[in-house]
Amino acid sequence: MPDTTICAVATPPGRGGIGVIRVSGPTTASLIETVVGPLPSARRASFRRFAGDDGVAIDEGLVLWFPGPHSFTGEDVAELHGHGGPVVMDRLLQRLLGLGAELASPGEFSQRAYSNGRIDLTRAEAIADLIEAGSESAARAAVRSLQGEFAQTVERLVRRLTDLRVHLEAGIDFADEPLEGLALDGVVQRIEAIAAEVAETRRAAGRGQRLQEGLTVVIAGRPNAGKSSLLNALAGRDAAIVTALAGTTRDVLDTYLHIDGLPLRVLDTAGLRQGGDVVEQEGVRRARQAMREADRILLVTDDTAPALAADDSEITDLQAELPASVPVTTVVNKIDLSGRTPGVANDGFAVSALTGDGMAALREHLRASLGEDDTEAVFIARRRHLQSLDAGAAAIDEALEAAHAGAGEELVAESLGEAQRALGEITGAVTPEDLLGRIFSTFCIGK
Ligand SMILES: Nc1nc2c(c(=O)[nH]1)N(C=O)[C@@H](CNc1ccc(C(=O)N[C@@H](CCC(=O)O)C(=O)O)cc1)CN2
Ligand SMILES: Nc1nc2c(ncn2[C@@H]2O[C@H](COP(=O)(O)OP(=O)(O)OP(=O)(O)O)[C@@H](O)[C@H]2O)c(=O)[nH]1
Ligand SMILES: [Mg+2]
Repeated sequence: MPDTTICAVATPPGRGGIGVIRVSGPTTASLIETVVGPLPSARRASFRRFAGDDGVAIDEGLVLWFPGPHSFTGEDVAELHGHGGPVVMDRLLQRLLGLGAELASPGEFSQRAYSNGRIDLTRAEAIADLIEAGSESAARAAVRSLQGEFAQTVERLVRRLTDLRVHLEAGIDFADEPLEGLALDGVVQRIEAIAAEVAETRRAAGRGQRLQEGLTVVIAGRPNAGKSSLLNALAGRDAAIVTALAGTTRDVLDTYLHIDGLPLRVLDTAGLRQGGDVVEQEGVRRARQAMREADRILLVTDDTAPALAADDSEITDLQAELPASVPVTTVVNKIDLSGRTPGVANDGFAVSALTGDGMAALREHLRASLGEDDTEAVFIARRRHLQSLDAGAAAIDEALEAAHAGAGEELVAESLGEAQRALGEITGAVTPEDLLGRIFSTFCIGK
């Protein structure tokens, strides 16, 4: 346990009704007594004078005292709730520093909570993610992780892997005493079930990570369909160059915008066609690349364009261009010219990027399809979680291959152990003693 006492202003900088200073560490009690007088009762708000070193009040306010281990960090913690002005907060902080406290580094309270076993890594990260959340969906997902849903899912997977290893390693260590139920096909089924759950967790975590970082929408379609005009209509400003010439956009243009608080990264791309000069062909290659990495594609068609001859070598087959794994919303554009009614139609969303007709319905559709659907199953997640889940899945695949190939239990168990370590990194929990303990508790060694 660290022997320093840390302090920091916990409320944002600037002026506010109330400003909170947090203190944590072994000398908290004596610091607080010096500033506010006799220790207040635990976990109850008390109104006190906050005295400076000259005995003159710096402020008056509420003090909270949380004796360890029943505190956020597990250490002795106190909070001073004063008036939220920068000068008052700074004077209170200086007072505590003068009494020997140290300025907390970023995340140090949460880090101490983690090292004292108060929260696991996913919860510590969820605190930061909740504070950073840029949309209601991201905030909802972060709270679910904060309440331990992600950690519990991962812990359940680690437990199942451990059980299976116990089963297999018992076969190794006690080889002269053959056990029932070690038939490898039973093992294969159990590995397959775990693999399916890892894949499901990976999907939920992947969605959560995209919610946090902002989803990517790619605007694609034929040249001149009005893709750049659609981007400008969504962004509400002239982000992209629009001209009457087909082949205007060549680079991929990256724009960040919000739809009802949902953060989106919208990419405008070059019109898909064969031919054109080298620059345009490179643009088309980049457009295809962007489409593969999208969370959703907005496929823009021109409602005034005549049906295209299928054998026109300039024209690529749009449907065949679409990556199968990415959902597509078709946007029928230029309805101010074709005279079609704006809004939802059989073949997509009918809009005019020029007049804005139908855009409200399209925005609502984007918000609904990217934000609020299946959020029940979403955990806020970070790249490192996804990497661990991928590493876990790869090791489980290896175990499965080894089991299928009739390899020894040892090899299968080794891959499962690797998967367990990879997943254990997510919560920061796995220790080899854990596994040993379980082996010895399920099998009597003297038998
Ligand atoms: N004023 C204040 N508000 C806050 C926090 C804080 O530290 N201070 N939090 C900081 O992130 C969050 C709440 N999280 C917290 C989690 C645990 C404990 C805590 O003291 N737990 C003890 C005692 C529980 C009890 O009183 O029964 C425990 O679990 O043993 C406090 C805050 C959000 N709001
Ligand atoms: N009347 C009308 N014209 C539109 C609409 N949307 C786009 N246009 C026009 O269509 C032409 C092409 O628009 P862009 O937005 O540059 O089309 P694009 O799909 O980005 O074209 P490329 O970048 O060349 O692939 C421009 O002259 C626009 O003013 C619309 O809704 N109605
Ligand atoms: Mg364009």
